[in-house]
Amino acid sequence: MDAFDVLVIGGGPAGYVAAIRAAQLGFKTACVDAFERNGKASLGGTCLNVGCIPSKAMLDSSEKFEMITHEADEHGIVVDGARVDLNKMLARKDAVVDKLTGGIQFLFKKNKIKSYHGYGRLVRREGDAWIVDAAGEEVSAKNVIVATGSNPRALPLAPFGGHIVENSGALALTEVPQRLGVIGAGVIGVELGSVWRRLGAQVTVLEALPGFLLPADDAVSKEALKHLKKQGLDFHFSVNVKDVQQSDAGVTVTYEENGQSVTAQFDKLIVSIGRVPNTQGLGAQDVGLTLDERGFVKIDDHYRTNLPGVYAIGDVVGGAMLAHKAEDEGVAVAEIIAGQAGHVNYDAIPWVIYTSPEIAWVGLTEQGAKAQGLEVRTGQFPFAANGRALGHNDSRGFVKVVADAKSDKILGVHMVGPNVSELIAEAVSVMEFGGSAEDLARTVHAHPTLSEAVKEAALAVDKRALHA
Ligand SMILES: NC(=O)c1ccc[n+]([C@@H]2O[C@H](COP(=O)([O-])OP(=O)(O)OC[C@H]3O[C@@H](n4cnc5c(N)ncnc54)[C@H](O)[C@@H]3O)[C@@H](O)[C@H]2O)c1
Repeated sequence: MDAFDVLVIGGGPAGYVAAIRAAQLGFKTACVDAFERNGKASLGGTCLNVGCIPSKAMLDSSEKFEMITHEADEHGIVVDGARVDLNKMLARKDAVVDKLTGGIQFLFKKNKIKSYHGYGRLVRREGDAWIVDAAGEEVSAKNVIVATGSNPRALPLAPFGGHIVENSGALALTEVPQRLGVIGAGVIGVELGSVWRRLGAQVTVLEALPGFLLPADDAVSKEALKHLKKQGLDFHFSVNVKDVQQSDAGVTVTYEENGQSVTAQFDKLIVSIGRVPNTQGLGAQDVGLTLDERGFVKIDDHYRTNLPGVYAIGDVVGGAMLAHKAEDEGVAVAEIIAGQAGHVNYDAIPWVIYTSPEIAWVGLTEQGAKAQGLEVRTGQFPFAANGRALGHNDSRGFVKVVADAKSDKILGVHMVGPNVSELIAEAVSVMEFGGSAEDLARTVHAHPTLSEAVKEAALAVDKRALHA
């Protein structure tokens, strides 16, 4: 029987990173992963195969099309007859995925990590090790890291299949639907809704809650919603979906809105109402692994489950379902197993939504800070006053800094605008070091860059923005 120091179950961002870090720390490491793409093993989990990476590839392609058809003219570029070759666009997306998933295979080889393709199931404890069924083969491991991720949550009224799709189906539609319905105005709903809207679909988004992107700062969600609506996304809030019927032609959704019953016809329907933890095939019940009432693996603040030598990280333990949070937990847990002080700073985890304009934030919103009884000062700077944004022909949105009124420590930074997915990294670093708005304001930022808006928003906390 093969014996390992560390066996990771799940090869997504949590699991593959944990395996690499464990191997770097000198552990004999293996990873068992069941994901299949086109009938073949494919490491990287949801993120690389059917999530973050392919969706960004499609967001980029569709945004280029939008730029060529709607904006090129303003730059003085004349383009006639631009059209979408969807097969080619999808093939490029698939090639990006192939490259990255293959890259993990290469990293596993380089780090001498043994890879098993299939389910990993905890079988029994023998001495100081676990016996795990790794894709049908029993192996032993002193430490097991459960990193089995999450699955899309289905709406009981509208099970996935046919014209009703989740993230992976929505990234592989073979033609642009004329009418696309989206249930859930969360991250997936607005990102994938944006892709198909840009490619020509009429997109209707049905959301149960009364407002848009409630976890974001109010100013950001308001600004983002304004732009998304302007692009033609048709949002309906406080909606109660009552019935979903599928036929060969498409999907009929009946919902209640403002006390009225409305029936809408769609060619395709994306259901993006959150994700549920995936503990399928893990043998959790047989070995007595404790799950919480929502099915997440229960852990302490060192990622330890109730079973000795069994740890859990990533989407399967709950919290923010973000690949970068999962990756950092992967590093931390491997270091903890090695007796080091592995740690994740949950107060400085960035959120990014890849719409146009992009949305990004880190830390507390102004409303959240006030609800905690904190006294805050805020500074906001519009991209409309940023030279580089004007040069880009995209000056939508702003940067907003929330700082503690007494200490000036940055509590949160909130952005909507061009390239804010990249700009947020600076704010995360400053917060990681416990920096103040003054620190950010006194940092020299290259001119002309979008990043100057971050500096100006920090200056605005003290009412000394220079260019607004
Ligand atoms: N850019 C990114 O970081 C990124 C991209 C994609 C997905 N993700 C993550 O994947 C996870 C899943 O994404 P998601 O968009 O499915 O979930 P989400 O939690 O972001 O949004 C789900 C939305 O569906 C709504 N909803 C729930 N039930 C509903 C119902 N019956 N009718 C109408 N609306 C309903 C919720 O109120 C919520 O607004 C999230 O945790 C997200 O953070 C992140």
